[in-house]
Amino acid sequence: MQASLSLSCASPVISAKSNPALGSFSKSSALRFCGLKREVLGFRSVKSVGLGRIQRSVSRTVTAALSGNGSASKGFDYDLVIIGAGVGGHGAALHAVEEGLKTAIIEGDVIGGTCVNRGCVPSKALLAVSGRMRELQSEHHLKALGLQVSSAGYDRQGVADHANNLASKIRSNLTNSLKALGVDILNGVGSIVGPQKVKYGKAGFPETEITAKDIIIATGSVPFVPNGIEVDGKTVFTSDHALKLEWVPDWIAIVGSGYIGLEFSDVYTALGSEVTFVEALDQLMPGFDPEIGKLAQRILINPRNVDYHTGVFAKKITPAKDGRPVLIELIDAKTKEPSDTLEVDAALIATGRAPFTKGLGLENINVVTQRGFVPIDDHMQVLDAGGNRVPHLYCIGDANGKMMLAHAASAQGISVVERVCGKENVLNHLSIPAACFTHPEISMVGLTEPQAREKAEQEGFEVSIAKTSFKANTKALAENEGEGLAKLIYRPDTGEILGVHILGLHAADLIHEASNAIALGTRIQDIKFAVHAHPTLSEVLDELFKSAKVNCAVSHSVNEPVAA
Ligand SMILES: Cc1cc2nc3c(=O)[nH]c(=O)nc-3n(C[C@H](O)[C@H](O)[C@H](O)COP(=O)(O)OP(=O)(O)OC[C@H]3O[C@@H](n4cnc5c(N)ncnc54)[C@H](O)[C@@H]3O)c2cc1C
Ligand SMILES: NC(=O)c1ccc[n+]([C@@H]2O[C@H](COP(=O)([O-])OP(=O)(O)OC[C@H]3O[C@@H](n4cnc5c(N)ncnc54)[C@H](O)[C@@H]3O)[C@@H](O)[C@H]2O)c1
Repeated sequence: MQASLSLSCASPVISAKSNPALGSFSKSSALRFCGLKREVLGFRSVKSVGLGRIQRSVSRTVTAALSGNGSASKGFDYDLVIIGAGVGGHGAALHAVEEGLKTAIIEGDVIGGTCVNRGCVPSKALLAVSGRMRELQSEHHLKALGLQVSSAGYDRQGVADHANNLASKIRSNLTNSLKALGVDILNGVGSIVGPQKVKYGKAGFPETEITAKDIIIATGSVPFVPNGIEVDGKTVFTSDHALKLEWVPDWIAIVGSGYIGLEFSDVYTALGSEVTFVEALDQLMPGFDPEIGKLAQRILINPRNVDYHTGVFAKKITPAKDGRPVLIELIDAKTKEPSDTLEVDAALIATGRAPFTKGLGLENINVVTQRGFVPIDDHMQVLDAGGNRVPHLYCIGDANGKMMLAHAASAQGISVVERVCGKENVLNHLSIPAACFTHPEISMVGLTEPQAREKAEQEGFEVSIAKTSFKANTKALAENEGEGLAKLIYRPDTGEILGVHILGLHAADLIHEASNAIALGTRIQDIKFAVHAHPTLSEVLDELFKSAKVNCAVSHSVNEPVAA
């Protein structure tokens, strides 16, 4: 029990082990003490918080024995009510209880939302399989390592079960962590009745009205399907269906080459499908840094069983029926003239996500959504139709559309709770990393090169670029995975890191050295003196920072002795 407290405090100074006095603290005061000490010790307020919270939730159930859902502020049922128990709502709820707020979370479906049930978690289980399949199928790769494997195969239902079981396990971890902390889980669909007032209930049952000092909307998103596309869930489907892996089509068209399209292309090609991308913009992976996108095309697209049509819209898609294949009618994205017709076995629609904000009662507080997204300010506080802040109302995660990533939703939730508790906190979204879990992976933080150059022109500064290759890295070569690149975009006059983009083995893990540096304001002239273990992939970033040419004086606090 005590060990868990020291884990959540993350400071040796105040670990329960080294401070037996903590044993006599009340549950919530011990956790408040934890928060207080963080500030006393000079930790910055939370700028980016990882989704490790989900993984840590099991240990938190132990920690929870020390905590409790406090009593509400006078005149309210709760200090905080969160609508939606996805990863955003979950992250906010855990932090709120840590801060001593009496907290309730309303969920209309199952705990965990998109990420746990229909997103990050099951997709990463499928990608874990595709990575291994890819490796076992690559004769060239195995031979280079001196390995002999007769043949690689898979059991589709076994792979599907792996994804489903993982989602169930993480869902139950999340649910247990909320219960153990004493968060009130209110089942039903929630909506806003008026200022600081929410109602919830299940269809056919009377609704319950509750009051809360502060309210967070965390209702997430659903797949966006453009007009003209008929989804039958069998031959034309979204990621919601694809994650169940009910079958593996011989030929599948993937409409949209963003995160979902790319990750599923990795899965399907490893399992033997032929993939055809349909992308509206002129190049594949238009959201990535263009140089990384080009390299990704060379590594992830060209050598695989993948072809593509760019600059075209899927205007009409008709599911397979009566022995006829799926029919995809393409039009030129600019001229809108018909350009081609595809006949395939299946189509995955991966054209983005739409906010899930209908029926939330926003009209009761004069809030008008923008394409369904809830308008917010820098503190995730909701703005009304006149652009004014709505007191005590916040929106986090996919529903505000600022950054549709699980860890961003969670970090926004924590940031809001900090504000609600009276602590100044602005989440630096440019420090939030993103990753695409293909093989090899792609990761990024901050600006792309064109974005950085545009900003530089507006603000009048120079931009420099540094690059390192995985080919020069011992660990990557030992793994026979030397294909990859890391790219640093920075200001040579100040050493500020503007963006880092990585394509290569374990890029999703490597990015955090850069994202933490941005979050903490660390400059290149400082981080380049940090020492990395040899031989590790992290030396790719070490080389990257060392190869940058910064023109300002060294201020390497990193090597200064730390006062005892
Ligand atoms: C296939 C796929 C893979 C992904 N992979 C990754 C990844 O690897 N990494 C990553 O960072 N992100 C990934 N994402 C994105 C990530 O899933 C989302 O950014 C994240 O789930 C958003 O969290 P949220 O809490 O805002 O919303 P959600 O997770 O969507 O949760 C919202 C919750 O609110 C509930 N709800 C909605 N309305 C109401 C209401 N009125 N009353 C009560 N409850 C309500 C819903 O039932 C749901 O449980 C992926 C998404 C998809 C689709
Ligand atoms: N690893 C991860 O972090 C991860 C994985 C999956 C999803 N996600 C999140 O889920 C969200 C949705 O992912 P996504 O891949 O669906 O969206 P996306 O926005 O990443 O990509 C959608 C793509 O579809 C194209 N498109 C849109 N309409 C089209 C049409 N009619 N015809 C052809 N092309 C069209 C767009 O140009 C774009 O390239 C993303 O915001 C992402 O942040 C994250």
